[in-house]
Amino acid sequence: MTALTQSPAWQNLAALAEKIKTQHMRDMFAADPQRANKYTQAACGIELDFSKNLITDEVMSALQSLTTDCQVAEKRDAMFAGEIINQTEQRAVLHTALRNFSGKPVMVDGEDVMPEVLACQRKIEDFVAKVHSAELTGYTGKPLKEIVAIGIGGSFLGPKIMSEALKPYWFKGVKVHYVANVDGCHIQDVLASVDHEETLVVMSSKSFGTQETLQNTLTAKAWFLKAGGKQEDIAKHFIAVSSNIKAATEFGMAEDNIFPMWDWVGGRYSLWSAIGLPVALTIGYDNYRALLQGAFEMDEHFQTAPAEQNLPMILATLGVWYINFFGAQSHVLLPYYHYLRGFPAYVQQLDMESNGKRVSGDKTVTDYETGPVIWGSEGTNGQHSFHQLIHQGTVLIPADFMLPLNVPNQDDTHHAMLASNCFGQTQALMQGKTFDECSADLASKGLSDDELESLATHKTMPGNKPSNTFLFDKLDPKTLGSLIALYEHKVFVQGAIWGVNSFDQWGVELGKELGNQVLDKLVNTDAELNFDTSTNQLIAKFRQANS
Ligand SMILES: O=P(O)(O)OC[C@H]1O[C@](O)(CO)[C@@H](O)[C@@H]1O
Repeated sequence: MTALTQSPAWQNLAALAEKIKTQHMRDMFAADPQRANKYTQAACGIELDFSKNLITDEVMSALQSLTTDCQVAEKRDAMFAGEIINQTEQRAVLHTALRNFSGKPVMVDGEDVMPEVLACQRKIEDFVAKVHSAELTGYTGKPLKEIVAIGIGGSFLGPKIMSEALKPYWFKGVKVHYVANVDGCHIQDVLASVDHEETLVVMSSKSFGTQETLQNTLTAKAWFLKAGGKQEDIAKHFIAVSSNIKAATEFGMAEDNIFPMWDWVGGRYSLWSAIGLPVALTIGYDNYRALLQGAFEMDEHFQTAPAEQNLPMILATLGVWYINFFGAQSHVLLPYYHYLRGFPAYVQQLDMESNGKRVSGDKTVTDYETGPVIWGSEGTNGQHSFHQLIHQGTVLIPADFMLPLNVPNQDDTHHAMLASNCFGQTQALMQGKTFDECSADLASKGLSDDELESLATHKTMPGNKPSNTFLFDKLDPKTLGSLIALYEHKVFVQGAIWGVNSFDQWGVELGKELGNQVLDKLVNTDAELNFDTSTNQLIAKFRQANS
């Protein structure tokens, strides 16, 4: 056994889990009229009702003891202080510096990084103002109305969902198109829909070495030149966000049009850096700043709120509760807000790339589960498909429901229906429907005893399924910033409890390496095939189809 699973806090939680498995949330609500109030906490415009969880005060306090034993607060402070917490890559982890409005320095290797961060923010502000006012134009003098943002992973998912979620705040006259996949269909579709004279390509790649992003940018460049642009016009239409300035200038970007990134910002945490430039172009700099401000406020909350009120700590420990003591293997995110539909895909990378790990500390292989599968989609669509399994299937899937109470320009009837579905789902998951309730329903419809028993068995729903409900007054830029930072910190706390390095991604790197070796064999069709027989066979079939 590892030190974690042997620890008194862990053992205590294991015993509490066995005890609580014999109880039902319905009874917990009936026994305590204050339950909803007691298990609701709010911060930064986000209210979290976590009362529909399999918890008691004893459980919550045991979960807090686990965070104390795992030194979560100390690890958090080390992150904010710029210590090298990403041990396998020997890097500090300081996306929080990118939204640091405290006026205090943030030191990395003895140097304050804030002057550089603020200079980059001023550069973004200036650039956005110039594009929006048409002071910067394309090579024929037309305003730059179409932004084609090329990036993948963290250089794509975060900015994309920020732009999507903030549709009510879009700057009129500019449209952003995000492209990630190396599948040529996507970039071709986007390029076919825009006028090259009005297009600004923002190439976002921290490394400037990611295959998909490089290839899509090359395709866009070829398209631009074919459409009439000249090599010397490239600088007006192509800019980059990268920490690899040398590679970006070699590609043809003007040095002035390269926005910096730093080693101490991980890809999936980079949306707060200039990787967010397409977002600033979509919503304007003031709204973009409000996003950063919202994240900063969540950082402050995470660092200062007591554990029992600390939203990231609460969310993270509830996750650990179900993963490690109830065998939950996935967690579903259900935004009841169309513009937030991309949020599950964003959290998927954040959580699964961060905590999809199996080694704790130096080199101990864990004997406990770590990061869950994250999935989900917008409500109410999922209700007519996968919710069935959450209600009556045999696996436990904790759920996060989220709903803005006000939506700009929303039809009241639609919004009330949306909210009623959201609340009704959490209620149904919690209370279920007993065999007796189902029987009574069926008896009132005149079914015989035999028919009734069989059908009532099928219709019985155990309930006792955990969910969190997030409410926001409205999903404005500041609240969105806080929401994203909340999930970042949740992932951090879970990683700290499990003792994994949440900031590397060696599995992803292996995929890139092997993909490149295979590409070599696809392109050099005479090259000997020396992989396993299955891979060799697949490559041979591709070669044959494309010969
Ligand atoms: O910004 P880059 O260097 O192109 O990397 C893109 C993405 O690739 C990854 O390294 C993994 O594929 C992510 O962490 C990152 O967000």
